[in-house]
Amino acid sequence: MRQRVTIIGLGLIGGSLALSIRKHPDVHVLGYDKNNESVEQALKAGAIDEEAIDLEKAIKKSDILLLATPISKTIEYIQWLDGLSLNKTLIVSDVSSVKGNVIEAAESVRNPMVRFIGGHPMAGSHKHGFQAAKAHLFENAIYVLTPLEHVSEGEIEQLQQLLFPTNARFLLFDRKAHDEMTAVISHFPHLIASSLVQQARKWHSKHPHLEDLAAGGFRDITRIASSNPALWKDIFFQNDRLLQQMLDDWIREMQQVKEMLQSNEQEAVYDYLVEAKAFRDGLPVKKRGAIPAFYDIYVDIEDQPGSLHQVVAYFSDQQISIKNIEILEMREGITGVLRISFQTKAEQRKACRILSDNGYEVHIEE
Ligand SMILES: NC(=O)c1ccc[n+]([C@@H]2O[C@H](COP(=O)([O-])OP(=O)(O)OC[C@H]3O[C@@H](n4cnc5c(N)ncnc54)[C@H](O)[C@@H]3O)[C@@H](O)[C@H]2O)c1
Ligand SMILES: O=C(O)C(=O)C[C@]1(C(=O)O)C=C[C@@H](O)C=C1
Repeated sequence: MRQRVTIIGLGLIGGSLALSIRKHPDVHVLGYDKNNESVEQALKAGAIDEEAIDLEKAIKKSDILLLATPISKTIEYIQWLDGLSLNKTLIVSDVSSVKGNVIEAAESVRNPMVRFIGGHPMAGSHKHGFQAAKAHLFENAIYVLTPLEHVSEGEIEQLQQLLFPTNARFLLFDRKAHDEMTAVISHFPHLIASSLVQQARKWHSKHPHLEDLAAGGFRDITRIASSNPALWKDIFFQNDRLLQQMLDDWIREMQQVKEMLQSNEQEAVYDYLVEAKAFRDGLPVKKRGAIPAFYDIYVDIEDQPGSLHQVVAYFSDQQISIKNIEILEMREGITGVLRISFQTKAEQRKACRILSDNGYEVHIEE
C-alpha cells in the first residue's frame, strides 16, 4: 500500500532524507519548511511530491512524520502533536543530535495515535540548507533509533523500511547512552575544534603568516569548526550537563599533561601519546562499526590537471567500483593525497596493485 510521509524541515538532513526516501516507488512525500525557498528547491529536485501547504491536514493523512528541524523546534512540534485529533496511527521520528529533551517531550504526549521513535543519522556536514542535501549522505552511516517503550517491533520495522534507501545501519540505544556517546564522540570534539580555531585567531594578529602554515593537521582537526553555529549552539545547550562534565574532565587531564611537561616527564608524555594512538588506530574502520566500513588506499598524485582522472580511469578499465574518493587537504600546492575507498578488501588490494604497477606511491593503513 502506498505510504504517505510528511517531512518538516527540508534543510541538509531533511532534504537528504527526502531525496533518499523518494527512491521508494510506493511512497508519497509531502514537505514543509518555514523557508519557502527550501520547499521550492526540494520540489524542483524531485525530493518531495508536493508541499504540505496545510500542515495539520497533511499530517492527519500521513502514516509517518519525520521532524528534521532545529532541536528546540522539533520539541515544539512534538508538543503540538498532542493536540491533533488523528484517526489513524502516526509514526513520528526526528533526526535530533541530542535525545534527552526530545524523548522527554515525546513521553509527555498523551495522544494514543502517536508512536514516537527517536532517530539520529550519524552523518552530516559542515554545510546547511537544502542546497547541501545529498541522497547518499547516510550511506554506510550508523542511524541510531531511540523508540519509546510502547512502540511495537512492527512500527520500528516500518520506519526502517522507509529509511532503507539511505543505506544506513540501524542501532537501538536509550537516550542516556545516546547522549553520552554523542557528547564524547561528536559534541565535545566540536567544542575543542572551535577552541583551537579561536586560539589560532588570537595568535594571528602577532603572526599574520600563521594561516599559511595551517596545513594538514590543523585543517583535519578543525574542519567541523566551519559548521552552522546556530545548529551547534542548539546542540551544546541541549546536552549542556554532559558537555560541562566533559570539560571538567578535560581541564583536569590537560592540567596533568601540563605538569608532565613542567617536570620533564618525557616517558609519561610518550606513553600518553602511545595510548591515544593505539585507541585511534583501533577504531573500527575495516570491520563494520561506529565508523563506516571502507577499505581505503592513499595515493600521492601530482597537483596538475588530469591526475585524478588518470587514477579513476585505471579502476573503470578494471571494473573496480569506488565507494568514495576524497582529496585530503595536506601538502597543499606540492602533491595531492587522494583517499579512495572500496567496499571490499579484495578491491582494495587489486586497486593498490594496479596503481603500484603504474608507478604510483600507494599506502594502505593496516
Ligand atoms: N548537520 C548535521 O551534520 C546533522 C547531522 C545529524 C543530525 N542533525 C540534526 O538535524 C536537524 C536539522 O539540522 P540540519 O543540519 O538539517 O539544519 P539545516 O539548517 O540545514 O535545516 C533545518 C531546516 O529546518 C527549517 N526550519 C527551521 N525552523 C522551522 C520551523 N519552525 N518549521 C519548519 N521548518 C523549520 C529551516 O528552514 C531549514 O530548512 C537538527 O536537529 C540536527 O541536530 C544534523
Ligand atoms: O561530518 C560532520 O560535519 C559532522 O559534524 C557530522 C556529525 C558528527 O559529529 O559526526 C555532526 C552532528 C550530527 O549529530 C551527526 C554527525
